[in-house]
Order: sequence, then structure tokens, then C-alpha cells
Amino acid sequence: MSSHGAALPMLSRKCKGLTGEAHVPGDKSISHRSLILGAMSVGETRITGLLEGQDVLDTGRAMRAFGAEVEDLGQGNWRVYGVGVGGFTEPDNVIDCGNSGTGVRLIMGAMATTDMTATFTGDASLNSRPMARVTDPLALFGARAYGRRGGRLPMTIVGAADAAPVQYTVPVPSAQVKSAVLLAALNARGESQVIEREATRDHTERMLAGFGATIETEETAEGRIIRLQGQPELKAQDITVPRDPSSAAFPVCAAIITEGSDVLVPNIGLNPTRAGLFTTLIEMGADLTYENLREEGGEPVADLRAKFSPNLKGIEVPPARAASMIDEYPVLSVVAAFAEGRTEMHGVKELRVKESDRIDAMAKGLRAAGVTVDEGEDWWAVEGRGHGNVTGGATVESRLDHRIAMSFLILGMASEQPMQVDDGGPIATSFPIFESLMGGLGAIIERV
Ligand SMILES: O=C(O)C1=C[C@@H](OP(=O)(O)O)[C@@H](O)[C@H](O)C1
Ligand SMILES: C=C(OP(=O)(O)O)C(=O)O
Repeated sequence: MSSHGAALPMLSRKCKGLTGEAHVPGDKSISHRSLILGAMSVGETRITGLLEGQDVLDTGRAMRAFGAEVEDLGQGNWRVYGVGVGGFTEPDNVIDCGNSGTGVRLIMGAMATTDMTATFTGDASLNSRPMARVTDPLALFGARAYGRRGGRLPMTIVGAADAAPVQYTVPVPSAQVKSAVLLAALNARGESQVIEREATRDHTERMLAGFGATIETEETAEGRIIRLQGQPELKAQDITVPRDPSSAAFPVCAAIITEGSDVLVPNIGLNPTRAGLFTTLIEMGADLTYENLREEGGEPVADLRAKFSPNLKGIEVPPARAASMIDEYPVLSVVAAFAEGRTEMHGVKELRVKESDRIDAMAKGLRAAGVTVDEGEDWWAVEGRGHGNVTGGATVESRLDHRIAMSFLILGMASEQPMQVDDGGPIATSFPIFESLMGGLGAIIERV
């Protein structure tokens, strides 16, 4: 079942090659943060290119429930009239964050240092994901959490007004946890410090600086130390959301494994905390090039050109790269199936607590498609079969996980037999135009 209604089985079959331009939607991480920081600032924030996926729409609804005005102006343009740091009003009903870990965790952080109580819930996937990683540090500010056993949603957070600042070392490589603490620290009295041992995506830090917060980052031997002054007046901004590298991953990988392909994916942000997949593909021998490499808004941006790559080889993906491509391992494992030799992926236990256990979901589906996969708690490995030898011909479960559904549909574009997913509905959480965009390149995707 998809989160909103009946299951939507989908199938993809081998196509003659993908060609053309793929204009992928706005970045999901930056879209959530635009709405939340817009709601926490004073005045009118205008957002262009917002991702209108269900995850982000749910965050927009939540911001309205906390008192901000959030208005859809059409064609990806949005207006947020913020209430200022500490200016939220108490929601009069449960906040449903749908399928979105980012949404619920960042919003819990944002309300944890206010004088109010809010109850959060989500779909079956989100309600099975761990929340203690966020509520533990929020407790340091004095916020209390009452949830289901194992720290699961539905969960009520009782915020702590007038909180003192904290010092916190994030125990797992998670931008969501880091961001929840930073958003809580915004309404605490003095300077909070957040330390992360492994660099994760830094959109919250960059955007906080853009909204006028006093924030600095220091790289040290023990990791990155982020210092944030509490109780700033955030100033509304005009934001242009860059296109999502995690969505670009799908047409890029599809082109690499599908004979006859040549696809251009324009305007993709190559922030080093997000670009690990592209580095990995190039190491595997993919014909992937950065055209028109430039700087926009202080970040590297390029047009990605991906072509069919018949000579892919398996590699070892190092643990240090994991955070910079954490959402891309499912589709990387599909590319690995078409390479010669074994691809090993290490330091990836976070994959087990995403919308699904992504190692388990991909391993089962790949095996059903004729590919050998080994796994341990923190690693997995795909035995590449080489181009032309991936059987396919299976129906797999997408487990309320958009990236699992999209990854197997990409596999089916190049495998000998079609691939079917039991439910393509979750794709709309992050990439609502996936079907039409891939179809426009020549992919054959059918609703069955
Ligand atoms: O901060 C963010 O926007 C995100 C952080 C990552 O999650 P974790 O922080 O749990 O690794 C990522 O998987 C998610 O899609 C988006
Ligand atoms: C893990 C993801 O999202 P979230 O944690 O926000 O649900 C994802 O988009 O792959």
C-alpha cells in the first residue's frame, strides 16, 4: 500500500536507450529547510523551484499548523510568511509528517525549545523509524518526549522554553540529527556547539548563515565543530532551490547501464557532502562527465552528461564516502549488478533505518533478479554479472520506500526481463515526475 491510497504496481522493461535532457526537481533537503527556516524568520520568504513532493508538502502543512503562512503561488514558487524564532503557536491537532524522516526530525528540533506541546505521527514506514537519536539531544535542552516503545512515533514532544545552550557530539552520521539540534539551539539562550565526527550534508549550516544567524564551522582533528548563537532574528530570504543530486542519480544511473544512452542532466549541485555517487560511478569506469562546471550561490554546479558505459568494473566504496551518498546506495547497487566483478559498500548501517531496511530490500530484490548479494550489519556486496547478463524478471516489494521502487524500475530498463514493483506510489514523496521524466528519455514504464 502506498501512504495515500491503493498500491500502484509498476513495471519497466528493456528499452532501446535513453536520450535527451532530464530536468529533475528541486533538492528535497533544501526544500524542507526553506519552509522551516522561512517559518522561523521574520517577514516574507520567497522560494523558487521548491520540490513539490509529498514529503515537502507535509512539512509545509506542518509549518502552517505552527502558525506560519505558507502559500503555493504556482509553478514551484512558494511564499512563507514567518513567525520568527520562538514565535510558533501550538498546533491544535496531530502533525502528520507522512513518510518523511527529515520533516519530522527537523520540526521536532524546531519546536523543542518553545513553550508548547505537539504530537507527531507518520505512515507505517515513518512510525517504525528510530526517533531517540533526536529526542536524546533534545532532552539536553529540557524537552520531553513520550512515544511508543523503542522511541517510535506517534510521539508527543513537550517543549522547554527558555532553554540553556548545549554541547552535543552527534553519535551517528546524520544530518537530520545535527539539524534538529541546531534548530532547537536557535531558540536557546547562548552559544550551542554541535560536533560531528563525519561530515554530513551541510545545508542547515549554510542556510542558517544565509538567513542571518551567527554560525561558524571549524574543522578539527575530532571532527567538525559548529557553533551557533541562540535567539537571532532570522531575516526572510529569496531562495532558489537547486536541483536534487539524489534525484539526478536515477536518470544518470539508468543511462550508464542502458545500451545506446546519452542523457544530459542540467544544473546539478555538486556540494561535496552530496556528490559521492558521481565520484563512485567515475571510479567504476562510467562515462559520466561534468559539463559547464561553475559556481552558483557559493556551491559547485554542473550539467551531468551520462552515457552508456559497457566497461563498468566493481570497486570498494570506502566508509568515509557513505554520508555523501547515503541515499544513493540502492541505485548504485543496481549499477553494480551490470559491472564486471564485485562492488563492496562499507560503513553503511544507516541504510538499515531509512524508509525501509535498504540493504535487505535491495538484496532480496537483486537476488530475485538473478544477482548475488552478500551482506553484514554494516556492509554489503554485489557480484556484478556484466552487461547483458542481468536476468531481471521479478516482482519486488517497494516497502513504502521511494528509492527502492525507483531503483528496481531503473534495473528493469536494462535487464533481460522486465522488473515490477508492487507499489510505485511512494515515488511521489521525493520525485513526483519520475515516470514522465524517464518516459520522456525513452524509458518504458507501465502501470500494471
Ligand atoms: O538532512 C537531510 O535532509 C537528510 C539527511 C539524510 O538522513 P540522515 O540524517 O538520517 O542520514 C538523508 O538520508 C535524507 O534523505 C535527507
Ligand atoms: C532517507 C530519505 O528520506 P527521509 O529520511 O527524509 O525520509 C530519502 O529520501 O532517501
